[in-house]
Amino acid sequence: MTDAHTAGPFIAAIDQGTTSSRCIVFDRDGRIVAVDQKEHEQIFPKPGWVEHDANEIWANVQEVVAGAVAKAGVTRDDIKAIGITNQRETTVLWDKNTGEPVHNAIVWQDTRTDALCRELGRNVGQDRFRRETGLPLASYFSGPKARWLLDNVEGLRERAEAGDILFGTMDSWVIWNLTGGVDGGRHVTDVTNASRTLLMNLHTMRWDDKICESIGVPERILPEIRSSAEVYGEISGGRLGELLGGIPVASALGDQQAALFGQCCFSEGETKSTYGTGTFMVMNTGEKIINSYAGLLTTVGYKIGDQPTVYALEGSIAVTGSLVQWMRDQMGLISTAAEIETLALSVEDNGGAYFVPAFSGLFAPHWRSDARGVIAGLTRYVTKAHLARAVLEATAWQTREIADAMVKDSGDELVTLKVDGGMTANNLLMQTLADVLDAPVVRPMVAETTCLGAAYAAGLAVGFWSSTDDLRANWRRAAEWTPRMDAETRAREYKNWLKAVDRTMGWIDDES
Ligand SMILES: Nc1ncnc2c1ncn2[C@@H]1O[C@H](COP(=O)(O)OP(=O)(O)O)[C@@H](O)[C@H]1O
Ligand SMILES: O=P(O)(O)OC[C@H](O)CO
Repeated sequence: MTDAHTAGPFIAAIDQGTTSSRCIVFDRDGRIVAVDQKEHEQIFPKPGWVEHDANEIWANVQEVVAGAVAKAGVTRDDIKAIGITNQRETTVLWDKNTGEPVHNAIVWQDTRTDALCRELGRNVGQDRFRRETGLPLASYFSGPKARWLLDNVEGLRERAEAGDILFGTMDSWVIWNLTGGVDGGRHVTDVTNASRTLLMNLHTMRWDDKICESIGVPERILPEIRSSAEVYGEISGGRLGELLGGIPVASALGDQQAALFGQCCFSEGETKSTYGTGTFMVMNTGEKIINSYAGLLTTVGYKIGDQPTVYALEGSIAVTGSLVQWMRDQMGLISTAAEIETLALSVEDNGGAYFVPAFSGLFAPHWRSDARGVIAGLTRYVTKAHLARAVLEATAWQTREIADAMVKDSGDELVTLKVDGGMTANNLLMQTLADVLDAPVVRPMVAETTCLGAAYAAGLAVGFWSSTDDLRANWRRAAEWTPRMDAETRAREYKNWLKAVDRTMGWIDDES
């Protein structure tokens, strides 16, 4: 509900995430006025495959937008724009005449295109992809997922070549539907989402025709690439058209880039890390495209209207919060995620155990799909409490490996790390993070930085905020952790961690 502190007008933002969709209404100070959220089904048809029903997602998006607006008690005239942020890389193809998806969306965690990526690597070479797109050839990204659909859904390639099929990451799917769907929906994406497809050339910010051809994705199915903050169209048609028709749809950013924006990392070198199911550390590198030699991704940070593109380096970790979920759901060692902290605090240290959660291989900085999880250093002494410590330390050490890679690639020392996401509720983890990074870790008042970033970009596009200086004034520190670990302990523990990482490699061979 609105109160005396939250007089309108407002900006709304949709976060279409991996496990849920939510909508938040923000006021001019970047404060949350109302939230609505709904989970969607995770579909696992085979080991390593992960799918979402794009129709269910669109239905949930409509429901949470209507829900947040109702909770805020506002009308269409109070909302000046709506922005979108989304789980990245997840790929959907749909028929533009009917609006029906041709298959479930293939989710970013899905590994079905591993063999295809290896084949492309042999035929085309890894270097070309890295050089032109900033990304390693991996099943994580959208291009190979689209190719898989075109090869495996009967008759789809012919329909695509006839011009009946549209490709999208979830931003495109949501925007097309929001702006009218089959009745003139806008088929667009923004530069940050496009930079995760393996199909966009990072230097020209356009689809790279040679790369599209090598991956086997016809350019005519791809959306128009636009900036992250501009009016793409207006809400029209359907249930939301009746309720909110005419509101400008004015931003799109991949969720990690939106968090960078919501954390006000507007200057070169500023870095944020988001601790959720996985963890994603992103550093603003300004107008420089930094080629990574240390295993990071080069990606687009954001582009505001016709201002210059801001690039970023990213370290992606596939398994962090999901390891805590695994301890709870598969192992039954805790009954809530928060309990991991209580259990870990019941002992002084990890008892010599190191847990490397390479459940779906290792992402940054290793990019090894042949790695699998390992608990190293086990003796009879180790208890479940030591394992709880090892679980939390796994997140901290994976972050440290990425921070080291960022220093190598950018030449900038990590001065402070801004954090957000569900795991930042864990004080022991945040202290461990400051200890292993040997740098302060800070958390802002508004932890919903992803939605906030999308709201900020939409607000800038329609003149609700005039510049990023206005936004910086909204950033307020809620908590800070400073390093306490001595250098000798840090060095010994890091060495042990790296030995454990080494033992995960090469578990999957070609026969398996
Ligand atoms: N107190 C806690 N300690 C450790 N992990 C936690 C804690 N609370 C939540 N988590 C983990 O954080 C994740 C949820 O964070 P969230 O930011 O909502 O993730 P996402 O946006 O990826 O769905 C879950 O994986 C959960 O296990
Ligand atoms: O939806 P999240 O928060 O799990 O984020 C997923 C990332 O965008 C994947 O690249």
